[in-house]
Amino acid sequence: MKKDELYADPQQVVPDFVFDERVAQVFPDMINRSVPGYATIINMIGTLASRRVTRGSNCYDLGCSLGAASMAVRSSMPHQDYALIAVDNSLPMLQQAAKLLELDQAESPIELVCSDVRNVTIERASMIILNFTLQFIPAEDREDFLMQLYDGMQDNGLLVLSEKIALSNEASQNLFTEMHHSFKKAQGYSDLEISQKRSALENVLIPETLERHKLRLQKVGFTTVEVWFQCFNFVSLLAIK
Ligand SMILES: C[S@@+](CC[C@H](N)C(=O)[O-])C[C@H]1O[C@@H](n2cnc3c(N)ncnc32)[C@H](O)[C@@H]1O
Ligand SMILES: O=C(O)C(=O)C[C@]1(C(=O)O)C=C[C@H](O)C=C1
Repeated sequence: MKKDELYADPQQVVPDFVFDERVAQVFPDMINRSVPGYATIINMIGTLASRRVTRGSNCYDLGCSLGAASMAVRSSMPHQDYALIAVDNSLPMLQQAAKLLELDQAESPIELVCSDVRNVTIERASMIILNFTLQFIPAEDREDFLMQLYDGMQDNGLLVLSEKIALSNEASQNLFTEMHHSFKKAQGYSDLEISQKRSALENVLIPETLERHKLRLQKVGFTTVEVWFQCFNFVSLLAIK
């Protein structure tokens, strides 16, 4: 796995973050060292899938990146009577995903689709995974997008929504930002890398409060909305139709 050193050059001008070829090459290292609890979330997505992906249904991994969540689903399923559709609008990320899937050599296929998730037709979905993806969708599009997902889900269908969140309380926001940066430093990132990555993400990753996420999921129609994981300003929710 290549090491993420994309923000180590003090001379570089820091453009807005893009999931391009350079990011695709280092993404597993980048996300594991940037999101506290990422590996736990991925493993539990597999566990949830094994209980919730029903026979004859579809499971969608939206904003799949290199397909970590999809591979966790595939390796956890007790049956193969389902379809797994992994969608991302970054071709470099999907090209890396294809290489990893080839190495994975599991039996059941994963359909890789290069598309904006907002343009994907969702049908017969027993499970949808939005693992740190919604935060990159323009905030004004999020409710309609979630409604589109809800409409394509089976009754009792499960949405897993993982997000970096904002805190409405300024002191809490500052505390969690400080703790997140301490986590990244402990993972080997320098102060410069942390600062430059933060600048790169500023206009691209738009976090919202946990309250906003919960209210919007309930407004869209999900009856059960619960936080199942949180570490500082990184959370994962379960929402059931
Ligand atoms: C932080 S990564 C997601 C991590 C991934 N879900 C995982 O579990 O490893 C965000 C991903 O969403 C993709 N993305 C962002 N906006 C998108 C959109 N509108 N349509 C499709 N993919 C999108 C990016 O290309 C990137 O691969
Ligand atoms: O907040 C950060 O520093 C992050 O890198 C977070 C985050 C994310 O939440 O999606 C941003 C982009 C990717 O590099 C992976 C992680």
